[in-house]
Amino acid sequence: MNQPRTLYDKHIDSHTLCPLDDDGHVLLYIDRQVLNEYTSPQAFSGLREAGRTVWRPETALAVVDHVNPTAPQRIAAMPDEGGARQVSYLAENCRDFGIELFDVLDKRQGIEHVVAPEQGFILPGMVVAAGDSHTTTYGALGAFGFGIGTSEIEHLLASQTLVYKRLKTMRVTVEGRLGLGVASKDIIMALIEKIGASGATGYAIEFTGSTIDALSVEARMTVCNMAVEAGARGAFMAPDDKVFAYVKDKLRAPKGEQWEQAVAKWRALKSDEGAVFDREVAIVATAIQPMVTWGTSPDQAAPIGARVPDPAGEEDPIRRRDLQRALDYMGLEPGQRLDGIAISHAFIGSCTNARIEDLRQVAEVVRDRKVADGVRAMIVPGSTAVRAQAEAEGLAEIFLAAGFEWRQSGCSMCLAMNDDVLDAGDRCASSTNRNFEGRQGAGARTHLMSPAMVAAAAWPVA
Ligand SMILES: CC(C)[C@@](O)(CC(=O)O)C(=O)O
Ligand code: SF4
Repeated sequence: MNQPRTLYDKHIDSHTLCPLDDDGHVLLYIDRQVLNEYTSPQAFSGLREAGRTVWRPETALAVVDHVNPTAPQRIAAMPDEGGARQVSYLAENCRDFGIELFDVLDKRQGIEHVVAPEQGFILPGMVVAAGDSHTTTYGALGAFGFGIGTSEIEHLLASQTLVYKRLKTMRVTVEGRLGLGVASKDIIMALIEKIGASGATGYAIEFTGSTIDALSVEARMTVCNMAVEAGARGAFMAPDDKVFAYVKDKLRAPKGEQWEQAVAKWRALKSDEGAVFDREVAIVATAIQPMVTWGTSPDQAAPIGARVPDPAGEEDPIRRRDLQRALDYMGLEPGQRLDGIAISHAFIGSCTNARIEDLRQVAEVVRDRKVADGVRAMIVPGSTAVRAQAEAEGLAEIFLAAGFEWRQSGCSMCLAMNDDVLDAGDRCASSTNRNFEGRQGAGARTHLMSPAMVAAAAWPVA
């Protein structure tokens, strides 16, 4: 009688080509890979130096997203010499190795983790690797996605495989209905706050429960995207009819009889009854409130109605020192109300929260309202397709009327790697996933929150 297996086990078992040693390393087959201009150059240089080709170029998709400008008038020129070189080298590599590229002027361009699902490039049951830690996003489709380093990208391009060691498994069960104004972003932020930024290090997380089942596929992507901010190197949600409906009409989804066969297989993609996880975490949905970060790590977060914590209350001297350092960087005082902190910038974007559903929620908040004087508010759609859809739905007009900048697609102000950079002392309400020191610019302060909360933060403090 076979042991009951988790969904993670099933993915790894079905993609293991052979064991490699007695320490649990296996040769793992990878179905798809996504490449970007920032983390791929060294991998391609390595292939060129070794005189190797790409084993299966049709399983790779390249996109420009990190360094490109997002000004309203789309331009091909990069903001600096380094970015221009990265983009031209990506184009040269895709041409020479036969890889499809969505360059900055392509109407399919966007942030890789928004574009790949949009294209049907990621399907349930797949194992996906990319030179980006937020590849965990694809767990929302019942795929297994994880980030890899440059040398692994080269190995993957040359062989379609990776040397892989199985992770531990964590099941996070979320039950109940989310409260009014509570978004999927708040679920993952509450989990990260609960278990800590390294609480899931060495684990793959499977999300289950009625709350997860009730989420849309895009909302699920937000949860899986940020699993890495708790240290996880994999996130899963069993694919269901919502996922099948999401995938069905995508360009690269199976069609006709192949579709029926695929769905029949995908329905089996769930953990077996009785499967044992290395760790179980339970979260009650009704206890989750809209969250904001106050510190410089995604786990330094609290409900919007809370106050800035006091490091003096922390007994551990190291943690106390870290708390104080975070408050000093953020320019906050213990006891300050989080909902009373004035911001200078409001940024809605990133692979975490800039899909069409996110923009619809923002439009509901900003309709017939005006951004506060002194606040610079920007909306950067997750992809050029999302931008087109938002315009077709009249959302862009609502954003512009409210005083938001309506930009082209890219990673933009998620990180200071293009010309959307904040200055020291700027304070940004941000729908992104990382609030590290300097993330959005040297000395800039980032408060992570859901898109709707960013939209609400852009109004005058009452
Ligand atoms: C730094 C950038 C390339 C990155 O996309 C890298 C990553 O997520 O691995 C990020 O958001 O930190
Ligand atoms: S949007 Fe931000 S987190 Fe996502 S890939 Fe780009 S830089 Fe990384």
